[in-house]
Amino acid sequence: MNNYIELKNLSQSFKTNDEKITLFESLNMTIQQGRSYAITGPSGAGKSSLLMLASGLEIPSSGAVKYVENDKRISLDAIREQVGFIFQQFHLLPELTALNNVALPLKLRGDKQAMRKAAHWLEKVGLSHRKDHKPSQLSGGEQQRVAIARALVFEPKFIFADEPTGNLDPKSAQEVATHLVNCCKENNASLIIVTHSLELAGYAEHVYHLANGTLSKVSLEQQEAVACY
Ligand SMILES: Nc1ncnc2c1ncn2[C@@H]1O[C@H](COP(=O)(O)OP(=O)(O)OP(=O)(O)O)[C@@H](O)[C@H]1O
Repeated sequence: MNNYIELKNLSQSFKTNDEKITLFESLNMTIQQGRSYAITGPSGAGKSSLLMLASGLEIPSSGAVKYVENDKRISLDAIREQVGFIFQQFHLLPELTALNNVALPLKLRGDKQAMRKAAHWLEKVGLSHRKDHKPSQLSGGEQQRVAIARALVFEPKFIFADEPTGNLDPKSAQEVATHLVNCCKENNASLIIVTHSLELAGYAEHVYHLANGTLSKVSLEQQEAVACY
């Protein structure tokens, strides 16, 4: 099994009324299923934009995003089934319980096992005892753990997480990071995290820094010295 996303010679720029903003040019990166990646870098460097391109939610100005399954190239439509997202804002539906929030993506696909699978994933993120609670009755960290369960419930091959701990206190951030990394690993899903937090980035096997249009690989030692803000 060899599944990966390859970003090849990727460039992204935007034209506004009076200027052209170039985020990066000729950027290359390969995301292997089952591996974890963090992308750090200063605000405005283009980290979220890179995530949008890799996940197929946006189209690059030039270059290619290749999705490969068992060494064969697959379409953007096919990869959409294999991708899950986690955002800084948890985006849970306020009127639904934790269990129904997690079950919803499966119910929408007509999965008869939706409730059983949702309960299983809530257990994985340590929230079985909160399954009947609505988001307003949960802490920020608990809400994000529900969002992790919801992203993983249909067992995607790639999870994209944009500042998943950005709204959380240090203790909740640590719990969320641990659940996120462990759940992805157990499920052999790739995890791609965009973050300003060097601590969160430290959970990933591969750390990259995006600044001034250039994406560079960062060693663990170098991470200490990288200024993210
Ligand atoms: N559709 C668009 N049109 C014009 N400019 C855009 C568009 N999308 C993003 N940008 C600009 O690209 C730049 C990079 O945005 P992006 O959100 O990718 O940065 P980031 O590194 O994730 O920043 P942060 O860490 O603050 O979230 C910003 O200046 C943003 O305004």
